[in-house]
Amino acid sequence: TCYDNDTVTPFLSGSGGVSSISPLYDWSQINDIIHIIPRNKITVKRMIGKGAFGEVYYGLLADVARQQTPLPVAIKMLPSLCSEQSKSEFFVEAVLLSKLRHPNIVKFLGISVDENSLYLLLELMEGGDLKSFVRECRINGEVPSKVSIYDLLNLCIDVAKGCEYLEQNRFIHRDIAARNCLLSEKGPNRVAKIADFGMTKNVFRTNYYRKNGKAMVPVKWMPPEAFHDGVFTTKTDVWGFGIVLWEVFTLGRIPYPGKSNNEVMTFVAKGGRLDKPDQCSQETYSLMFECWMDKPEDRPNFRNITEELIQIQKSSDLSQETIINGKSSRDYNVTEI
Ligand SMILES: C[C@@H](Oc1cc(-c2cccc(S(C)(=O)=O)c2)cnc1N)c1cc(F)ccc1N1NC=CN1
Repeated sequence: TCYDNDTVTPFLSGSGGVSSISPLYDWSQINDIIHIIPRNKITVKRMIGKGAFGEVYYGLLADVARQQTPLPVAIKMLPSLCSEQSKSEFFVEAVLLSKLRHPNIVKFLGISVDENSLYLLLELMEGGDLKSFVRECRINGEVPSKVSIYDLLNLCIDVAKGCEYLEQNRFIHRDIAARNCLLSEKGPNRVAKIADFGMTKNVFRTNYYRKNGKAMVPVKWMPPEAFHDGVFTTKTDVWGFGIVLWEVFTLGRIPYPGKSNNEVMTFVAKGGRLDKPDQCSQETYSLMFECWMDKPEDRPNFRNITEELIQIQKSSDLSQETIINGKSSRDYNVTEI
């Protein structure tokens, strides 16, 4: 993640990998930048999930703003036996997150450090991740789709606004994908937010993309100039956002079905692109297609994208329901959308 100069500034080495100068702070200043939370205020409840970087738990944070009821939180845990690099990345992520304040960016609450583990506390997004949510919306027999086209566009507008904020503040996320977006709730008042910057940076810095590697790397969300030359700009995130649009309108399909990462690189480099999802309008498809223009400068910026999505949403009235495999949720004679 590239960010402004007063934080650590990674630079791209020739190989396309990123080697960054080690943070020049003496970490004792960290308290001014990041809220340090006493460990005894935190109650860990249950594991939410595991990632390459560590584990994530659901927990409770006591005494927030003199509230009686504790605040539900998500806790990213780093075991202390991890490498110095992981520790440094943990703090770099915390410094970065502490600078971001936007309704469509997951709130960072602070860190908690003790002799055997590092905690990074985030607001708990009870709707889980966006990819799982849209997959759950598929009409699978008895359970009809519970979202309308209008709702899907709302989710995309939320993510676009979060990306617009990053663009304005010269942050590059580098891993905009439906799996990295979260929902405040599953209900109709759901708000989508961008999250998990650390994973991007952590994984990216450990040579995120390995051309001949075996590890699963999300080539499918990257533009040619990123997977070929390791060049990342805000237009990298625009490409990734186009893929998020496709993921949302296919209700969570994996991009380029059946193609390996290497096949996708060849296919995309030759101008191949994803097809229009069945239930997405021509104008929504034109927008995602523009996000995949070969030349980064030909792609729209996030301000254009947000405005365009809001225009499209105005014309898609509430009645338009999600149609999967030619069946409308109306076929199940339900009125809910
Ligand atoms: C770090 C973690 O953050 C969170 C996850 C969930 C969350 C994610 C999934 C399910 C549930 S839930 C509804 O079962 O509480 C809550 C809720 N709030 C978070 N702040 C996260 C951020 C992302 F952007 C994407 C995935 C995850 N993780 N990490 C481990 C699992 N997901």
